[in-house]
Amino acid sequence: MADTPTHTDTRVPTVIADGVHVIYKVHGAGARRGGATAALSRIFCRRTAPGMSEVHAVKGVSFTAYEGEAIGLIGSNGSGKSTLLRAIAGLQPVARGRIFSHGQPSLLGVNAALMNDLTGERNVILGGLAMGMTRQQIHERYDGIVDFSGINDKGDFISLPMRTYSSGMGARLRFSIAAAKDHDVLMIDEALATGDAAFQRRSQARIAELRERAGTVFLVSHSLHTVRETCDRAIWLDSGVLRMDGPAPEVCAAYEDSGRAAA
Ligand SMILES: Nc1ncnc2c1ncn2[C@@H]1O[C@H](COP(=O)(O)OP(=O)(O)OP(=O)(O)O)[C@@H](O)[C@H]1O
Repeated sequence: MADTPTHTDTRVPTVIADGVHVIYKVHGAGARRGGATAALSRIFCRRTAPGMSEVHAVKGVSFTAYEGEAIGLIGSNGSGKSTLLRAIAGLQPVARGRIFSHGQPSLLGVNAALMNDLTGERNVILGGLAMGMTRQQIHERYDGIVDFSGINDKGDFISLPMRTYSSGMGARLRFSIAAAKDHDVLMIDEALATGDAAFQRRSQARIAELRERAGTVFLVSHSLHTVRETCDRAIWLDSGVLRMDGPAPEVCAAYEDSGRAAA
């Protein structure tokens, strides 16, 4: 008798990672390059050049993310969280495996490319344009972005160059610019940890809104509290390997029990 499917998964996938490996090649200082024969032999034997080392940052990670999910990426320093996000965003080539994504995933890193010498105001316009918003849309959402960031709560900071901001203020402005647009896949790297309690509440509400509009949110955070509050699912990376993937409370608890989580 033919198998009859008893359960149909109606969820829509937004990101599929299939056995993803990311390897950084690091050129050591003072490396000798050797002759052409040595270089050819390295290419054919797939050996790395002398003075060059490799960091295998992500090792065979597979998962499927669905519409409406908020997924926390947790793991100790150097476990590959940011690298995985960069690979999903297409900013980091994968050595092996494949990544499929719905639309263009937007990565909101703490180091997102805003210009430190420009005022917050100019950066709102720059960041908005970089995300594909029109000038008209930016103009309409400008006040909302500034209010959301809370940058002007203690004076007219939005008219000052971003280099005068604290790192928390910069991160808040970056998040506010990114959050002004609806994303199919929004990836946030540690940005929320820098805000105060009121900002974190606003951010969590905005993430919930994005999820309701069928977006998928990835959140890298060392704060298990933030992951539990914001995410329904968590992925734990350990030395580049996917150690656990499941409901956020269970994965966070297992990570804590392992003794690897920061106190
Ligand atoms: N540009 C790079 N060149 C070489 N190695 C890198 C580079 N960026 C990261 N790595 C290495 O890749 C590994 C994973 O780093 P990654 O930044 O992805 O980890 P992480 O989990 O995000 O860490 P953290 O929690 O400290 O931000 C680490 O061993 C790191 O040293």
